[in-house]
Amino acid sequence: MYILETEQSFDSAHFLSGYKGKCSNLHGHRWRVVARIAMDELNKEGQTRDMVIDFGDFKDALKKLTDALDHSFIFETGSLKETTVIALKEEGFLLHEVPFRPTAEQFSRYFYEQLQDLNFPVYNISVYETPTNCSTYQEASL
Ligand SMILES: Nc1nc2c(c(=O)[nH]1)N=C([C@H](O)[C@H](O)COP(=O)(O)OP(=O)(O)OP(=O)(O)O)CN2
Ligand SMILES: [Zn+2]
Repeated sequence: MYILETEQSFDSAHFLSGYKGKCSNLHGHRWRVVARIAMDELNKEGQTRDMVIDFGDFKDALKKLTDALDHSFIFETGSLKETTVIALKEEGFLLHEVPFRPTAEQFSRYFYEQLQDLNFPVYNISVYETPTNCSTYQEASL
């Protein structure tokens, strides 16, 4: 099996709703996303002969996904008062509402599903919330 890996980073603010501790406060991370795709066979002809996929295409797809979140405030649906959301929007802040608690675990699944929807043969996704704390989401067994 061939496994290709590419990575991107993005900066964003978040907080963990219902968390007892400092992560319930608004704070930021430089999230590092490492994406891996896997194939048993290489392409046999054309531009991508002897490749799983062109690294350029793989990198560009992940970058589009991370760029969409970059320098935004990511918050879980229902975790802020509607008036707060309106006020932040009026201030011109870039908000990104997600239907999940914005943990490293949920982001690793989020990027997995987004790349899968783009028809990449995703193997697993690792999301580093800090340089030493990481979640990896994978569906196929090792
Ligand atoms: N399993 C998870 N645990 C925690 C997550 C998570 O996504 N998955 N997230 C958080 C908070 O977002 C928090 O920002 C994490 O930072 P922290 O634990 O403080 O990590 P640091 O390396 O910054 O720790 P310091 O002690 O401040 O150096 C919490 N848990
Ligand atoms: Zn955090």
